[in-house]
Amino acid sequence: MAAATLNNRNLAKQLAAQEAVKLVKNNDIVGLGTGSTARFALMALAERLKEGLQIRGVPSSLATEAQAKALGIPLLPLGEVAQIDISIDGADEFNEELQLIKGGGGALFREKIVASLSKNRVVVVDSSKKVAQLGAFKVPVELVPVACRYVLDQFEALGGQAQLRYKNDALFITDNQNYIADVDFGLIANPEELAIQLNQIEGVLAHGLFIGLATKVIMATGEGLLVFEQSQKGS
Ligand SMILES: O=C(CO)[C@H](O)[C@H](O)COP(=O)(O)O
Repeated sequence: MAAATLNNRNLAKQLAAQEAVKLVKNNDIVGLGTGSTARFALMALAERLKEGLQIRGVPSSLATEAQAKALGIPLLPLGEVAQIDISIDGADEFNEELQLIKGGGGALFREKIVASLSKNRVVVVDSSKKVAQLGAFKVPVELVPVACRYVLDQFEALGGQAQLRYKNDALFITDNQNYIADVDFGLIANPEELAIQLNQIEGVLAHGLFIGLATKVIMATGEGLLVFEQSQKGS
């Protein structure tokens, strides 16, 4: 994509992604995130491959797999990888504890596996994603269809208002053949506690609260880059 055609927000996403890709080293196994910001990282990685960098990527969705293949990025299947050196992914919200909400693109389960396998988990965002408290963005939850009614009732019991996600007038189906519910819990006072509660619901495959799954957030603003790291307020 030519820089001249990018709006400010996309430029910020691209800047953050390019900065993250500088952290990739030769022979790394790289977790490839999903979404528009992660896609800029794929493009920056493809540029580095042309310069001689050797890596293998692990895609976090079928969409990312297709994009990476089109860019000539060598891939390993997620299910066969024991460890990932560095992953680069976007987020829908993050706070200063580097807790995230992810899953706007519906790839949260595989993104969580990629992040869990990764030694370095780098999140790339524009400044619209930074919040004081998580929860303005509804929490995406991937659920197994046969458990749908039960799971939606459990969200309600936890104080959440859930809506099943639709795309083009049909229920959104994930890469794993499941549904996504977008659950409004209001501003979330205790994300760790809610994450545990959601994990305990039978029929939930994964939820979009990513706790302890980011080591660094690279955020591009109009003024430049801000880097947030674990136990650090920003630099
Ligand atoms: O979690 C995700 C997909 O499931 C994305 O990382 C998240 O939605 C951010 O997307 P974008 O970079 O397009 O704003």
